[in-house]
Amino acid sequence: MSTIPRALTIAGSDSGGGAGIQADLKTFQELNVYGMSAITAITVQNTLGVENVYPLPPKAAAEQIDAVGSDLGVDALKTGMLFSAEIIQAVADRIRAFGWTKVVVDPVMIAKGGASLLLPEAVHALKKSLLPLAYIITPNIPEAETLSGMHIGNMEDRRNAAKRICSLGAKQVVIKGGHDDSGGDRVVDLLYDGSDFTELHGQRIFTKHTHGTGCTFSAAITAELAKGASSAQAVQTARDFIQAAIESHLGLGQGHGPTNHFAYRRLQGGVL
Ligand SMILES: Nc1ncnc2c1ncn2[C@@H]1O[C@H](COP(=O)(O)OP(=O)(O)O)[C@@H](O)[C@H]1O
Ligand SMILES: Cc1ncc(COP(=O)(O)OP(=O)(O)O)c(N)n1
Repeated sequence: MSTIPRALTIAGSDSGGGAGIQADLKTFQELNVYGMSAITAITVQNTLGVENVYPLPPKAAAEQIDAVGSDLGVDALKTGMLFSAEIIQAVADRIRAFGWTKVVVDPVMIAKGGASLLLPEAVHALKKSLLPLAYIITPNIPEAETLSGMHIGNMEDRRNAAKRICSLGAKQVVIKGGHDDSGGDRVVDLLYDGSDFTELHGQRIFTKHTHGTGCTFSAAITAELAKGASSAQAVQTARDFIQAAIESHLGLGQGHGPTNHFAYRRLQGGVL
């Protein structure tokens, strides 16, 4: 009987392989976790942007979740691009039905190129149906502003927004700092566990190759939770993983290229 930790990603497909389920599965693999997927939408995407979005029927997402949940088992899961209120509702229903608790919600809204990956009218469903199921939610700053309903201009605002997001039902929140360029050569992610704040500091890398950083970060948290790590340990490993991945990006594509999912293993002395 295998004891390998199992993680599920419920997210959209990125044909370019840098974000979405492709980034999630690569991250799970690199962190020695068995990866499974339930696809919510297919995007036509490369490093230059998202050309088209084809959402799947909510029933298709629910059936994929049922297929893996009833057979292979899930130790932790993450959600990414969910696109519509109907898909969010179907996903939330299945998470509740299985009683899964290690749930990481990456509230994907808008891709870096500006394409909408969540319909504006679906924000309400995200807040009402999915947020209360989140063990950890990982918004970037614009997403945290939408969820909290407040402007975030500094770290004090970020702390207040984190408290508001937890008051909506999420147990813990990481407000990521990639979009806050006020810190010079530092990048700071803020974890709020419902009572205490922890700042995770890193070196800001000045590069355009940051496509899929949020997906990769939340997938790494999910992989570590599947292995039994605490949320603080999981978030720190995810920060180390994404830092290494951005630092040694692959230089692919003509636009915002993907990060290097192999880099963390190399850092740990693994064989490539
Ligand atoms: N230029 C950068 N240098 C180092 N780390 C970064 C950089 N940009 C983003 N990150 C890290 O990548 C992760 C995702 O951050 P962010 O860009 O805020 O989210 P998203 O990709 O969802 O917009 C965070 O851990 C953040 O600290
Ligand atoms: C299919 C799909 N899902 C999510 C995203 C957004 O990914 P993110 O990690 O926020 O990175 P950017 O796209 O903002 O670079 C996506 N693009 N596609």
